[in-house]
Amino acid sequence: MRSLFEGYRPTFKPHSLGYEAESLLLLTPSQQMCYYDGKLFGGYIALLMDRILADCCKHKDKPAFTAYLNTSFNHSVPPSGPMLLRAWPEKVEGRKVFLKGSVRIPGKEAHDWVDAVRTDALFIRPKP
Ligand SMILES: CCCCCCCCCCCC(=O)SCCNC(=O)CCNC(=O)[C@H](O)C(C)(C)COP(=O)(O)OP(=O)(O)OC[C@H]1O[C@@H](n2cnc3c(N)ncnc32)[C@H](O)[C@@H]1OP(=O)(O)O
Repeated sequence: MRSLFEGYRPTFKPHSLGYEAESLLLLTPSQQMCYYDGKLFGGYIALLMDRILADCCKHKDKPAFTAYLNTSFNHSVPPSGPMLLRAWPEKVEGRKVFLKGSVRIPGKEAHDWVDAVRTDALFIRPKP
């Protein structure tokens, strides 16, 4: 399990609804899982998103469980390039935390980043 998250070191910033999280990641060769050459396996991307969204909920708070994780793959993620994972809360209703997340990859222009993957998620905190 540890190797799946090698290099994953999220940082947290206060947000009006909790905390937002981000982690810049450069995958090791063993993490560069592809079914099609040059395109990082989407299931692995969803795993990374689930992790950063869960960490975003749990930071200085109770844990929360994934109720749904809706992931849109807009562009392929190159396995050997940098990727920026991001997660932030959108709405909190009682135990329900609605979050958004994205995976950004370098764009065509220098210093330009594009959203390759976007996630809408619901996490639910346990009953008191
Ligand atoms: C190699 C290792 C790597 C490890 C990789 C590391 C990744 C870290 C990821 C960690 C996170 C997880 O994996 S967690 C594990 C995966 N997820 C799970 O196992 C969750 C399975 N589901 C459940 O246990 C349950 O359904 C819960 C806890 C999510 C909710 O149950 P509950 O607490 O009884 O709440 P319940 O009363 O049903 O619902 C509360 C409110 O939420 C709404 N609600 C509930 N579910 C949904 C839903 N899917 N979509 C919309 N709304 C929902 C209800 O309508 C209700 O709204 P209202 O009427 O109040 O308005």
